[in-house]
Amino acid sequence: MNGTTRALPPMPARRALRRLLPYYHPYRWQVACGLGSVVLAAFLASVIPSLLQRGVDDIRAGATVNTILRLGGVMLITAVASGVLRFSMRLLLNSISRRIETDLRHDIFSRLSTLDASWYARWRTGDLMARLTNDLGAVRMAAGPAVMYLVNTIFGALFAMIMMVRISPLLTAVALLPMIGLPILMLRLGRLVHDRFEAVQSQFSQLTTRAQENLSGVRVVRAYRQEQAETARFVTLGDKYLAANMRLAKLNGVMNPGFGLLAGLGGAVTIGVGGRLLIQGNVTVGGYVAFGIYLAQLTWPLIALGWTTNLFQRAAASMTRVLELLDAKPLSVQDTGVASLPVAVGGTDAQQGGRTVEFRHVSFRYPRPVIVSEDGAARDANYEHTPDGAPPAESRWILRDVSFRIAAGGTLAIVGATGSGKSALMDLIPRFFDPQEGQVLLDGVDIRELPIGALRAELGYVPQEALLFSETVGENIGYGLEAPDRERLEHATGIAQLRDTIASLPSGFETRLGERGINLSGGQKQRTALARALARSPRVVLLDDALSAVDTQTEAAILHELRTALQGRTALITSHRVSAVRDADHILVLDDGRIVEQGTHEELVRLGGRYTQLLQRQQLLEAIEAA
Ligand SMILES: Nc1ncnc2c1ncn2[C@@H]1O[C@H](COP(=O)(O)OP(=O)(O)OP(=O)(O)O)[C@@H](O)[C@H]1O
Repeated sequence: MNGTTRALPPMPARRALRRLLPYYHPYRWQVACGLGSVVLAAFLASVIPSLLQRGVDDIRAGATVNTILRLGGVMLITAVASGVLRFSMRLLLNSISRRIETDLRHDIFSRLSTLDASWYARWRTGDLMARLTNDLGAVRMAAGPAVMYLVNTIFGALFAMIMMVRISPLLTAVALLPMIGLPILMLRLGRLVHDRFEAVQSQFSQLTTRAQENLSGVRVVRAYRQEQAETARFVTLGDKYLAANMRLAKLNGVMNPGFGLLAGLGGAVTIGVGGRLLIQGNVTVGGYVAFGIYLAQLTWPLIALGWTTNLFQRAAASMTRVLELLDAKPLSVQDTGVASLPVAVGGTDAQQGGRTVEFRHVSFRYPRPVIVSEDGAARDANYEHTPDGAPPAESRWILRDVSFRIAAGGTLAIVGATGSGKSALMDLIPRFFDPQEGQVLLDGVDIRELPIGALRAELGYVPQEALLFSETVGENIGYGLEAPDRERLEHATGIAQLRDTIASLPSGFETRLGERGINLSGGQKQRTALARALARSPRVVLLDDALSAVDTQTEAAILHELRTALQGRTALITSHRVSAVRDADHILVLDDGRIVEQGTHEELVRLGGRYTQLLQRQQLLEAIEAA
């Protein structure tokens, strides 16, 4: 079993490989030329022994030196032509296999970009990386080299056999007798190779997952002094990977010599039976020599057949893993919307006005519980029952009957204890998830009716965890903009209070960030993420606890700037800090997914309920911090 969900029954090897055929289509002419070269080269190779046969028989019949030299010349030309053809077939077919691998990788990547958060919850990055690299490599080996060797084997063997029959049908029949065992060997061992290679790839996925998590979590590993323990875990996984590889290697060790042995048996039979035919005068000396060479020529294709079977079986196992990505569908969010939003009104100018945001009786729970087992495999509880056979329980409600409406240009704040559902509420607006009940509307249009791209173009989303790319600061802030001009970037960084930070960086906007922005502080990262959202001049801004790592003073300055900058835009802000939300037009207090209080800051303070408790707790914290 691989590192993640096995939702479907295993796909037969042939069906998996058939999915490669459309990828050959753009290169069909090169493929035809490549395979033509293979066939021609195999034909020329089969001509050489018959020339030798003629040479030997001619010499015995007393031919002149000139005749023999001419024959040698023809053999030389044939050998050179065969060599040139073999070179061009390799060049053509191997480069096509590289292209197919690239095309397949592009298709997978673009498919991955359409999948939703529920799908990603079931997969580990290391496993995905393994499929995008190692498995695609195995598919490439079948797409090019294995196809080439298979065609070479078939035609090489066919031509050799025709020539052998021409020398002696009886000797051919006897020599080929041991090869009856070939299909049995191929089928039996082929299936085993498939299964063992699947086990190898699955182990490799676990290894990469462990490496990836360790490398990205290197600080935590060090802080908890887990270097040795992690190394030990990695070594254990490495040993398992090695063991799986050894099981596969043993098969290889049996397969290639096994195929060779069948041909060798044919050789032994030839010596005996062929020698007798020669003595009886039923075969010429030249024919006997040429027959021996043809049989030797058959040996290599037969060994190659073992190897080719091996490559195809590996590729089928890998292609099945690759298809799990290529055929993946978003689990909860479908992009089928065709509606359009009305032209926005209000704000500083009509083009940049906000949108009304409305939740109507929204209830939401995460689609399905994910079971993560000890070996790190995440399984979909919907496909696998619990150990006692009972179907898995549904996940609990995260939001329950949430309704509110925020007018275009308004600011809505959402507060609540940790885990109360604030982020979940935010995640429904860009449609990272869809609610099971109720509707989310933008300017009165159900967001499920909008194309996802059009919906997200309206939004500036700043998540709780600011994720930056390992590109320059400027590229990070201008991310997703068609033409990120300097003025726009400067304006956004001004609001996010990031000017001084950028000025202090060695190359300003051109400073390259480390992986996930590792060379910035938590607060700087959050402000960069905020600037990125603002640079798009979105009509609706979603700040999901986006300033939690920024100190209270800077936060106040940012919020002050934001109020001016966001004039006319709609904003939704979640925060743990009451100071961040007190100026909002409307405040919702969430508790366990339900709205328990709402109103303006003053109204809620007068109410003296949950909001007041939060406020008092925060004031206490601030007093402690100040002390
Ligand atoms: N992918 C997920 N699958 C299942 N449950 C989840 C998932 N993400 C979050 N939850 C659960 O949903 C609940 C609400 O989480 P949410 O992140 O919305 O809370 P929050 O109010 O934003 O909390 P915080 O202030 O700590 O960020 C939590 O109980 C959490 O355990």
